[in-house]
Amino acid sequence: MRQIPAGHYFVDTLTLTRPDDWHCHLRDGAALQHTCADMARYFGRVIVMPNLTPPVTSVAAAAAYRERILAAMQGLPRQFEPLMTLYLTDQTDAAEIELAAASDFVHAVKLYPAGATTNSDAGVAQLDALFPVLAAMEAADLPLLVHGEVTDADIDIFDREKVFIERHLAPIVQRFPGLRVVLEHITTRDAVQFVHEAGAQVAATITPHHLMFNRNDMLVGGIRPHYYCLPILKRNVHQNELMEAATSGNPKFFLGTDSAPHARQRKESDCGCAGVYSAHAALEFYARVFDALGALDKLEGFAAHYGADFYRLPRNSDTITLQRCAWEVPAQMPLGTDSLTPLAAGESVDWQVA
Ligand SMILES: NC(=O)N[C@@H](CC(=O)O)C(=O)O
Ligand SMILES: [Zn+2]
Ligand SMILES: [Zn+2]
Repeated sequence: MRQIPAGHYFVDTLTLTRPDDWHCHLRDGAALQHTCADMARYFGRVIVMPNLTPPVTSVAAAAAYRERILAAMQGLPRQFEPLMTLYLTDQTDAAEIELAAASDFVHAVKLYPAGATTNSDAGVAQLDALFPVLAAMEAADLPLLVHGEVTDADIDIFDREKVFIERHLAPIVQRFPGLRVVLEHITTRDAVQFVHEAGAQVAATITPHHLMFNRNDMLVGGIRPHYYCLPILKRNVHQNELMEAATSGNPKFFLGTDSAPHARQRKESDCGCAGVYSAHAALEFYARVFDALGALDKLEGFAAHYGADFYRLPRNSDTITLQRCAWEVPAQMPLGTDSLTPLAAGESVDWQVA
C-alpha cells in the first residue's frame, strides 16, 4: 500500500451518508439468512446479481427472488432494499426488457459472456444477436451491467478484461450512445482508462479485494484459493490505478463489493470456484484503503453518492458512523448449512461501523 501523503492527519470517527452496494451476490435458499444479515448491517440498497441456478431471466423470477430476500430479512434489526437485476441470455427479448423497465424493482440487466464466471453457462454466446435487446434497454433507459471478460481459449486469463473492452464494450458503447453501462468489478488500468474516456453514461464498480490485493497476494508463498475471483487479481500497477480511480472523486467510479460467497470446500478443491466474500466487513475494508491513501474525505462520494446518482435514485437521507477501532474477522462464517472463509479471515480490521 502506498505511503500516507504529507499533510494527512488522523481521523478516528467518520460519519457518512448511508452507503449502498451496487454489485453483490446474495445467493438463495438457506444462504440468504447469512448474506442478507451481513448486507443489512449498513447498506441502504444493494444491486442483487441474478446468477442463480437457474438464473433470474424474467421479471416474474426477479419478483419471486425479491420476495425470498425480503422474507430472509424478517427479524433483522434493519433491512436493506434489494434492487433486482435480470440475467441476459441469447433468448432474452425486447418485451421482457420493457416489462422490466415498467416494474419498480428491476433496476438493471446483467451481461455475462457465456462461460466467463460463476454460473454464467446460460449467459450470452452471441453478443451481436443481442443488439435489438440492447436497443430496447437504451430506449427504456435500463442500465446494462457487464462482466467484462472474453472467454476465448487463446486469450490469457490476465488479458481477458482488456480484450473484452476492445472487442466488445467499446463497439457497444459506440453503437448505443444512450445506453447506461456499468463495467463491473474493474481490475485493470485499461478499464480505468476506458471509463475515464467514455461519456457520462459509462461507469464502473470497484471491489474491496481488487483495491487491497494483487496477484502476488494470491500466488506468492503458496496458492491462496480464497483470493481467487473473476476477473482475477492483476499486477500491482493495475491495483495502483484502481486505488487512484476509487479515491479520485470521479463520480464514474463507485462501490460494488462483488461479495460472492462459496462454501469453503468448494474453494479449497482441485477445481476451486471463483468468488470472494467481503460482505462481513466491506465498508471497513474500503475505509482501510482510503485511509492508507489519505483519502477518507473521498469515501462518502464513492460509497454513498455516485452510485445512487448514476442509477437516478435519491441518495440515502440518513448516515452511518465508522470508528477507528480494531476487531478480528472470524476464521469461518456460516453460509446456510455450510461455512465459508471470509476475506481477511482471522486478521485484524482497524475500522468498525458503530
Ligand atoms: N466474481 C466472482 O469471482 N464470482 C461471482 C461471479 C462474478 O461476479 O463474476 C460469483 O457469483 O461467485
Ligand atoms: Zn462478474
Ligand atoms: Zn459479481
